[in-house]
Amino acid sequence: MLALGCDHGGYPLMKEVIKYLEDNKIAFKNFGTYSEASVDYPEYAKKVAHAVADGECEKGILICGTGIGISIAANKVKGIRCALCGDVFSAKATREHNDANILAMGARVTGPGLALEIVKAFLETPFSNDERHIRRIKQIED
Ligand SMILES: O=C(CO)[C@H](O)[C@H](O)[C@H](O)COP(=O)(O)O
Repeated sequence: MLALGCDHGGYPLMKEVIKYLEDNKIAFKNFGTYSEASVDYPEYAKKVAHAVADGECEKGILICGTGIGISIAANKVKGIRCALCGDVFSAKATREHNDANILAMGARVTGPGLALEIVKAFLETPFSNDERHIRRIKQIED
């Protein structure tokens, strides 16, 4: 199960992501927001980060205007490795190297075509399980 969250700035892109997930029969739980009315992104980062950290959801996707504020907020939650990605290479690398459990994107930065390629790479790339990456992730946790 995938946890979704966005603010008003991320909402237009989140609609595209939801359509992609539905078309590909990928299960998700949407924590909002549900319109372009102005809201505060930390609230949605917190909901999604806790859903992932507590094991309710396996991974998450967070979207705000730039992806910056919402990723900063998500990374305050213990156990969360939220990666802001604006390209496919980074999305793949953060799964392989960092075992990132939340993808953040910026709807005012990344267009929908590229964003959906980033989502696909993030969801389909497994963690490498390489010893050096496990060691570094452990160092982050410590
Ligand atoms: O946190 C952000 C900046 O890193 C996000 O882009 C927000 O979506 C943005 O700050 C919202 O801005 P607005 O002027 O309130 O629409």
